[in-house]
Amino acid sequence: MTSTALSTHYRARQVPPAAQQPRHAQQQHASAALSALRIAPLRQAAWATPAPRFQKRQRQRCNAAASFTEELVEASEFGYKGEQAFVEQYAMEKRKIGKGAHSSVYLAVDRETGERVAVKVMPKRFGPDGFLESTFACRVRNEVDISTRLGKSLNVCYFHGAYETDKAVHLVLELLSGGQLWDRVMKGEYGERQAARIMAEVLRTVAQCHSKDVILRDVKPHNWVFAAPGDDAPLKAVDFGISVYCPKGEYITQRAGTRSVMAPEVVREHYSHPADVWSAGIVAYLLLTGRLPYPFWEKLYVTKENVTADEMFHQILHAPLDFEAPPWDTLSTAAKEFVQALLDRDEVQRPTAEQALQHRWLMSEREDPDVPLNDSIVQRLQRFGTYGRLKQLALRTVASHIPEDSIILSDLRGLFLELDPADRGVVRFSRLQEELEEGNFNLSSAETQQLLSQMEVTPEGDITFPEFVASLVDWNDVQESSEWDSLVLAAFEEMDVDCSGAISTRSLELLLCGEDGCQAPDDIQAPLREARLDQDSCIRLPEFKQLLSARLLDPLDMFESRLVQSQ
Ligand SMILES: Nc1ncnc2c1ncn2[C@@H]1O[C@H](COP(=O)(O)OP(=O)(O)OP(=O)(O)O)[C@@H](O)[C@H]1O
Repeated sequence: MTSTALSTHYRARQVPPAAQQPRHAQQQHASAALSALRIAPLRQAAWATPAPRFQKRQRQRCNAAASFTEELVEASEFGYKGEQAFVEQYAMEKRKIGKGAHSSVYLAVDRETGERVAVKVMPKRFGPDGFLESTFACRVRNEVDISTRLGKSLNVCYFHGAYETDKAVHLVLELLSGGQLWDRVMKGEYGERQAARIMAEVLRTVAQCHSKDVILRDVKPHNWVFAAPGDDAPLKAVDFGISVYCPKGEYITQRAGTRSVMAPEVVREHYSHPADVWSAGIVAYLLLTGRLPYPFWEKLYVTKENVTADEMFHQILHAPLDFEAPPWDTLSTAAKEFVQALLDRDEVQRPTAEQALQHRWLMSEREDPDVPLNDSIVQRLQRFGTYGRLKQLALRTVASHIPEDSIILSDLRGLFLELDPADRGVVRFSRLQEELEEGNFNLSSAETQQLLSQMEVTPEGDITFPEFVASLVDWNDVQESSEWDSLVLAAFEEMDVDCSGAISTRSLELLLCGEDGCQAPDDIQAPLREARLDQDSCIRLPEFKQLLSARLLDPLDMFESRLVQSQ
């Protein structure tokens, strides 16, 4: 292992030996069970998005879920980059590597870098009026918006970009070659320790989504795919088609998702973030036992009787959950406690995803919250990545106004100097890349590129100190400092390029895309949507302040550190 500047304060995580659990016979039935219980795609899509005439009512309950669709009323395009841009960048291969209800997934190669990627092709669906069907439009837009933001986390499939032709939308994704979590569950490979690792990764994704007020609504083993075939390969979330934006305190009132993992409050059609935690509890139950916790499991797959949707819903609401039958007698008390906590029918008592991550069963899988700066660089880059483009831009501008000798930056200045021993005032991009690839982090080169791609690099290939600060500093510390208000004002004035007293759309275009302007309309619309800002108007100081003051400090242990274990 190369010893590098970032490894100076390396502290190893101790992982106890894996506890092996017996394979359970009922696992064989599980795949069929989940597929059979899945809501028919058309119905699911209809549930996922309100029909236009209901939009107003739904909007009062959960604003943005409806507003995505409204923007696309009477549209036949999403405003993504066009076919030519796609063909110039990627060479599609004929081989289909996946198929879903709404898409086919193909292999492609990035012509510039040679990197292999997955391209999810979703044929456009039009209504009789010739415009995009609203459920389809909402699904695609949700998936693109959420993937753009959360794809910067190592727990989520990286999203390279969206393109469209007249007939289809092409989503370019990180190629995940290890197969669905579901396939491995079926092989019965999961002992308790492995199940705990998987659950920590699933819950991290859920916590990251909830921190952005996104409810996943489809937490199930089919939606997590391994990056590579090995046992320890990272697990990444895919498919955000029915995820929905819902600020805390608001509720969704339409059922959506897959019945077998559906929370009781989803059945009752009044739910919010805790519903995903219940579904994560069902995933944990499946990983540990190979079956679902309801009696309808037996009826459907042992005695092979018909089970109606109403019966399933009744059991989800009322049936005692089985924590007695084997293999529960051989599982640890901590595992049982963990799953029982997640499967609490009272969603107020149920832990949040963030709290569940602190459970003792996941202790050895948890990242140390007090990791030294050097070791937390991968977590910090992910956290900055999930802030969204507009907020990143604003934070970069704020960072450029923090005095270099500010006490808040003392740790970062030390790290910067380690990477810039000649004291040139900049760090070479390649030096940082080397630190991530050859240091104490377990990252593929594609992941390193993904993490670093969000950093702005000078034409000379350098990273300046303000850029370094923007992506790595604890923004909460800056926000709590006495300089915060003046820093925000200075950044606002700098971003008001045309001195109009507000950040106009033209200023934003210049800042986001440069003099040549944006390549596609969505390049500017998406950051505005991300920040929940009006598409047409400019950003005034109070909105700018609000954008910056919204939650800045997700705990670092919500992100994987990827520190390699001690030898
Ligand atoms: N990035 C990827 N790399 C490799 N395979 C992928 C990738 N994304 C998706 N797949 C494969 O393609 C399948 C379909 O993808 P996905 O679930 O995203 O499509 P979908 O049409 O939204 O599905 P559905 O609506 O049925 O859930 C997945 O089950 C997976 O096997």
